[in-house]
Amino acid sequence: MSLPGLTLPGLTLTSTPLSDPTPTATPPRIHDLKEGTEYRFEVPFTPRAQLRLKLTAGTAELFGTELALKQTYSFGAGAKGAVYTWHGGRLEVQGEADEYVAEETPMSVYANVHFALEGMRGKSGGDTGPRVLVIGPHDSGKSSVVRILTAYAVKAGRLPVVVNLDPRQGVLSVPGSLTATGFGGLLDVEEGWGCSPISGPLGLPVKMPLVYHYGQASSEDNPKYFKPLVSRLALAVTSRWEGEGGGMVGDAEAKSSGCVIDTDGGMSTGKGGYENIAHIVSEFSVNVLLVLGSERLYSDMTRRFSPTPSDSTDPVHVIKLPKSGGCVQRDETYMKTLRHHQIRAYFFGHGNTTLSPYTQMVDFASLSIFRIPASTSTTTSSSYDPGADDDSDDIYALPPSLSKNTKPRSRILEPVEVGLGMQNAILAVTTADPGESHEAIRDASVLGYVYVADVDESKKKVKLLTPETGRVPARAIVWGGWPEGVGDLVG
Ligand SMILES: Nc1ncnc2c1ncn2[C@@H]1O[C@H](COP(=O)(O)OP(=O)(O)OP(=O)(O)O)[C@@H](O)[C@H]1O
Repeated sequence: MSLPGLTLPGLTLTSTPLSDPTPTATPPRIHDLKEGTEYRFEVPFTPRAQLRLKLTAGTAELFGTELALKQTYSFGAGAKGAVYTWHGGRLEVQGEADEYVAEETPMSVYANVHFALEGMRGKSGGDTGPRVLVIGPHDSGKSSVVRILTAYAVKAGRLPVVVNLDPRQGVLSVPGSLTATGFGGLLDVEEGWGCSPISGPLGLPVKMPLVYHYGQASSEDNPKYFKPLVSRLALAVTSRWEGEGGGMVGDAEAKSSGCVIDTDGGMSTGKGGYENIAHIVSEFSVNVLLVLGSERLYSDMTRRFSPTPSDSTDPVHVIKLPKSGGCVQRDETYMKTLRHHQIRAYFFGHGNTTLSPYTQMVDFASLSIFRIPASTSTTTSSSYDPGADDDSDDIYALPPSLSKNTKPRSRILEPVEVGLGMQNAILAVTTADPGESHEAIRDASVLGYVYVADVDESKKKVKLLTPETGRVPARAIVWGGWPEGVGDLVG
């Protein structure tokens, strides 16, 4: 199955092997892993830090994806993960890392969940497979469980869709985006979700994510913007499953494989978050709710979704899962560095693949930029008047063409001109025409992202970094304001 998504044409992708920075003089450390144990590692965030792993005997997997025997895998600065073995294996390890072998892991529970989901898929025979929502506090292992369940489903020959509703971490896209991606091939051991067209040619099949731009750190920050995007993603996924718009090969298989939905930790911590959970359950017709790392959340969810006698035949199964002892708390400094890494990788590639982004000077007037306000929750559509906007900020002046004739119908978005406040920002180039309604612009998928490298207010020009040569399409461009201060990508 494939989904529409990042369709930047004619990408200039080149592959240049990087030199190997790991000192090979030090002999490798050998870990003989007993069956049912896992080797956990954290690579420090020091320049050029790299950990190299090689399975020399037995079998092992990283978050559900099997390691090939005698192949060396490299993990860069900041990488955290675990190599689990069902039957025992020998690992050769080189490079600096905080590491240990754990004997207690919840992998057998996660595997049982996979088998239960397979049972539901087996039964579906033309019907929709399980729609699985994974919730839990920050760093409770949600993304890891999503990755494990996806890897196992792919290994079983399924075509699951992974929906990422955690804006803190992009899946095949930059942070701040929400995505849906059909998986049919192996996941990348080193990079996790593999590569999208903008991430360069690797040995693995390219994935085409459907991308929407949210531009906030948490689903809680702007629920009125978040919820419609969830609805758009749900509609896109289900209509593809139904073969609408062309009946693609593999859609029936994708439909019976179902989807796995990842969420941000903020959603699991309170009332507003619970409303978002209820919205996702309703839009995706979720029938399996996996709760990680919180008794309170599990209890609240069981109460909220416990089936009543009048319920339909497809109730929500709420299942509590143990959090892995390997889950690592990641502080804001780490997350910021991770975001920077993901955004750099979007433009410049990662690992052994380098991309060729392009910088160009563009007139302010040629860009139609719309800013997502921090929250749309307090303003009604009828009360919005850009001229009398209490929240308006001087650096976001309206472009003359928009201030005279076009009166936005609501405060879903605010038309803005480029200003110094946009320096180092990530902007989403959408598929929408700038003249369309704000609802249509919000609901439009993303063609690709550009980075604001420099703003020259005196000349009214902006220097943009784009993943591709050619003019920036004359489309509505959305700025969410987050991730903030991405740092200098081109200096
Ligand atoms: N078994 C494990 N061994 C080592 N590291 C692990 C293990 N499980 C998870 N981690 C690491 O712990 C961190 C947190 O895990 P993960 O991203 O899955 O949590 P999350 O609940 O999705 O977090 P968030 O809500 O912040 O997105 C990640 O860096 C992940 O690689």
